[in-house]
Amino acid sequence: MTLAPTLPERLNRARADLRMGLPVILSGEGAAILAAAVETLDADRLGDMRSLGAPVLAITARRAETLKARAYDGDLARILVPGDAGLGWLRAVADPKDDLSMPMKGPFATLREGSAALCRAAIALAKTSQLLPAVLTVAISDGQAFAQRHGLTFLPLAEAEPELFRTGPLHPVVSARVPMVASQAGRVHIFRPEDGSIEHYAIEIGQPDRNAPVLARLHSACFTGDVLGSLKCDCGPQLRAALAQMGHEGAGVLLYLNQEGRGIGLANKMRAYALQDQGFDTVEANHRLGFEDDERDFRIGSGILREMGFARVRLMTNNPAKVAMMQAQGLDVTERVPLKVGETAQNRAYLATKAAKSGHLL
Ligand SMILES: Nc1nc2c(ncn2[C@@H]2O[C@H](COP(=O)(O)OP(=O)(O)OP(=O)(O)O)[C@@H](O)[C@H]2O)c(=O)[nH]1
Ligand SMILES: [Zn+2]
Repeated sequence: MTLAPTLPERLNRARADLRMGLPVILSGEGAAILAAAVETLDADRLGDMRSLGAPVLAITARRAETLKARAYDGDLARILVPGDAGLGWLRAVADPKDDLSMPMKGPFATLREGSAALCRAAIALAKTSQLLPAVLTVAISDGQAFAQRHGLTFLPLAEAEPELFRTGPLHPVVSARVPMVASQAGRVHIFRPEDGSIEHYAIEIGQPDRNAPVLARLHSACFTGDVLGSLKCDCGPQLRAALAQMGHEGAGVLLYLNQEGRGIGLANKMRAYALQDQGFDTVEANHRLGFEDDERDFRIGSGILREMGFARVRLMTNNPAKVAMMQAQGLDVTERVPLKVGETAQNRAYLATKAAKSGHLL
C-alpha cells in the first residue's frame, strides 16, 4: 500500500498545522518535542503546553542578536520561558514591531546544554511556512504515542532534516496561450511541486530554440511592485522590461516564482516594510525579524527550466548570486544580461543597500 503520506507530504502537513496554530511533534536523538509557532499559538494551547513541562522558546541567532540573548547553538538560541510569561511576552520576543517603543527587557536565560537539532528543525518548518521564526517547544516522552493520542503530526528528524528547505520536484499541470502587451505569442505554464506546495509559473514568449541559450528571467513574486506599482522596489519595471525584451527578440522564458519577499512571504515582507519605516534597511529588517537576507530556494527555477527542456540561458539579472546558483544547479549561464530599470527616489536607498550588502551590480 502507498496510501500513507510520504515524508515531504508530512512536512507540508506539518506546515499547515503550524499555520493553523497546531503543535507538531519532532523526534530524534533519543528525544521528542512538541513545537508550535508563536505567531499562531493561542492561550489554550499555550496552557496545554505549559502543563506538559517547562517550555523553551527557539529563535534564530539573527533575532537573538537584536534581543541581546546569547545564542549558544550558533544559528539559534533556546530561551527558557519564565513561569509568568504569557502570549504577549512570547509575541514580543518573536515580533520586532515594538522593539524600539517597548524594548524587551532581558536578561534572557538561554540553554547551552543538550542538542538544539529538534529546535533547529522546528525553526526551519516555521520559516518555510512563512511564519515568524519563533517556536515554542516542550519536551515530551514517547513522541509517536503522544502524536497518535492527540492526532498530531509526527516527524522523525533523521528523515525530515534533509528535506526541510527542499521543494519537491515540479511537474507541468497545464499551459495556455495568453497574448500580452509584450508579445502576442505568450504562453503561461503552471508548475506544481509533487509535495503539494505552492505553484510557480513560466511565461514562454515565442518558441525558444531548446538547442540555443534562451533569454531567461527568474522573477520572484512581488505583489507590491508587480501589481500595485510600488515605488519602494524595482520589481514591476523589471518584470515588464524583461517581457518587453523577450517580445522584442521574439523568444524567451520568464519564470514567475512565488517567493514573495525573497522567500519570507508577504506578511513578513510587510513586517519588514514597517521596520524600514522605523529606519532599518532591507537587510537589517529581515535580520530583526529573524530571517536571513534571502530565504529563496533557487533550485525551483533551475528545476522548471530543465523540465521545459532548457539547459543554456542568457540570464537577465543584476544579482551574481543567481548566476552562481543556476550554475551550481547544472544550468549553463552563457551570459548575464543586466536589467536596470525602475530606479525612483523612493527605491534608491533600497537598490544601494542591495549593491552594498547583497552583492547586486549597480
Ligand atoms: N524581504 C524583503 N523582500 C523584498 C523587499 N523588497 C523587495 N523584496 C522582494 O525581493 C524579491 C525580488 O528580489 P530582488 O532582490 O529585487 O532581485 P533579485 O531577483 O535577487 O535580483 P535581480 O535578478 O537583479 O532582480 C521579490 O520577492 C520581492 O518581493 C524588502 O524590502 N524586503
Ligand atoms: Zn518588489
